[in-house]
Amino acid sequence: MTTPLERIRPAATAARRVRDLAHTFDLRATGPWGEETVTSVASDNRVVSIGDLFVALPGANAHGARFAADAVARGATAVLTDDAGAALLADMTVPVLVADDPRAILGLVAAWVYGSPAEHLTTFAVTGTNGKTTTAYQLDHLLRSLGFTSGLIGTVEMRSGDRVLPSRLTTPEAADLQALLAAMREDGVRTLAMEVSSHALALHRVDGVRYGVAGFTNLSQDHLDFHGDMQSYFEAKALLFTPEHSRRAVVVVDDAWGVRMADAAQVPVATLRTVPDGPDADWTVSDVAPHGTGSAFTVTHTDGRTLRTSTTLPGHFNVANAALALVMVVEGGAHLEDVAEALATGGGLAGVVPGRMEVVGAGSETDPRVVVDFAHNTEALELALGALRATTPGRLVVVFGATGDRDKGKRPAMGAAAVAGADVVVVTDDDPHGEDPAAVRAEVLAGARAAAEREAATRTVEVREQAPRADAIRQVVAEAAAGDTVLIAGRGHETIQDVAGVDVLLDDRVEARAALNERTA
Ligand SMILES: CC(=O)N[C@H]1[C@@H](OP(=O)(O)OP(=O)(O)OC[C@H]2O[C@@H](n3ccc(=O)[nH]c3=O)[C@H](O)[C@@H]2O)O[C@H](CO)[C@@H](O)[C@@H]1O[C@H](C)C(=O)N[C@@H](C)C(=O)N[C@H](CCC(=O)O)C(=O)O
Ligand SMILES: Nc1ncnc2c1ncn2[C@@H]1O[C@H](COP(=O)(O)OP(=O)(O)OP(=O)(O)O)[C@@H](O)[C@H]1O
Repeated sequence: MTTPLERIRPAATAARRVRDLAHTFDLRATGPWGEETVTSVASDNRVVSIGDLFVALPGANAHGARFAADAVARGATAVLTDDAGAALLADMTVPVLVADDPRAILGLVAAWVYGSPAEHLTTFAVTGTNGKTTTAYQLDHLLRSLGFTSGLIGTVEMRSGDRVLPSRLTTPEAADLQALLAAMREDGVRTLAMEVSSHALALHRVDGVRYGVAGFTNLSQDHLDFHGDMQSYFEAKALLFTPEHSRRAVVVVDDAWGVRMADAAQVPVATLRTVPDGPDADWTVSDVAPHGTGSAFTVTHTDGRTLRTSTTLPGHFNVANAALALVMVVEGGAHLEDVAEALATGGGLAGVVPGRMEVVGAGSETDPRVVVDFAHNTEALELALGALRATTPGRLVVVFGATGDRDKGKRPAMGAAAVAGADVVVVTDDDPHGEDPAAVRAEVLAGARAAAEREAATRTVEVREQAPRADAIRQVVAEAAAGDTVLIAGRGHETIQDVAGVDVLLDDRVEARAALNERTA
């Protein structure tokens, strides 16, 4: 999805001398040299304002130095780049500072310019393949229930006080992140719940932030186009659990990667087990029972502290997300009694998470239940279907696709997972990006059809292909019966589909609601 390049920045910051910046970070300097100052930092010319340090980074598509002249025209008062960038800059009217690897110091530089804003907040970071957004929203909900003005940064949105913007990345680029943290300080925000992606850790986006508590959800195959293999993916995530990035950690040890993460962590760790069988842990979840649309559960520490509460979100994985949020807040210093009181008043962990197991139609005597979820990898799809199967008396129908230009290895596996979990599998498009959508569908379908054939002796699963996505959603919802559940998976809260560089307006929830209204009509 493409979202406008906008950012939340502080209204006022102190001026920092370029000379001091060069000295602090041991930067080489060229160009005019006087008493110039910077008040803020940007790494994209399109968001530069007066007084910015423009950091021109080398990239896969372009060198940021190509945009330095425009940045200066917009008011940048200094440029920081590498040797290759400096070679592209001629006749600059502002100081040009040079570092060997400007991306590696950008977070620290931006934190320096803004006066280390993260140090003025109580910060919670969540990483893992699945569950980051949900856990961050549960953290946000809990922190607000405790009376804090809480900021939020993640895949869906960025929020500082009353200022809210849709997100372009899960974790913003370093300069944008530090500007946002400085804005939070200005807006009187006290606590922060934030998602940290493996890309962000590998690309130094969160350098300069040391989180109070870092949480780990789980690890499964995803993003191998970027990381190469699971070990490198794991190592990128593990960077969050080093003293540079966190003070303490809460690690879910339900899977083997969690156990490894708890071992690898270089900060004090509290472990959390949310499944009945598994390794010993400091905190365990027990007595999970259906409760409204979600589950009630008990969290207990080995020292005897215990709390029973509930989440409104369906599926066991949402018990894990809610328990992780709760334990992170307690490990961050909140008293369990205060948390219990806040949860009792607020009806448990009742935070709505846009596009995550979001019930668009609850189902009725005439209509199917329709749920929109962000599951876009094999494990998430399995779990989402598993969670809905338990409460579906009729057929379970899934509509989904795989993303173009991303981790191709997961496509057949996602097809197979859909067949294992559903009765009707409709393969459609996700974000094709630059790839031929039909070719992406074919890879998912190959996995789905092979799995359906393997299962043919014991059960019949209908597998079909339909595109574009809006048509697939409309038809599936029109065809489904009362008692059925339709899961529309993969795009969650997203509202723009990237088809060959063209932004197509598409919101699964809007399409599903329209299809339900058409049934009624
Ligand atoms: C691998 C990766 O993350 N790349 C990011 C990186 O790209 P890049 O270094 O190749 O940059 P580039 O496009 O060549 O541009 C070079 C420099 O020139 C600047 N520029 C570029 C064009 C222009 O007109 N003006 C300008 O100033 C850019 O801001 C950049 O600093 O810097 C760009 C500018 O910020 C990002 O848009 C781009 O994210 C790409 C689009 C992306 O898709 N990233 C995804 C994979 C990502 O980071 N995902 C994770 C979440 C994953 C998950 O868990 O689901 C995330 O945290 O969002
Ligand atoms: N703890 C969990 N374990 C496994 N699957 C989960 C978990 N939590 C959520 N999911 C599934 O993964 C999907 C994505 O959830 P969520 O957006 O919270 O994760 P995320 O880590 O932020 O994902 P992404 O990095 O892709 O933005 C959900 O829609 C749900 O299907």
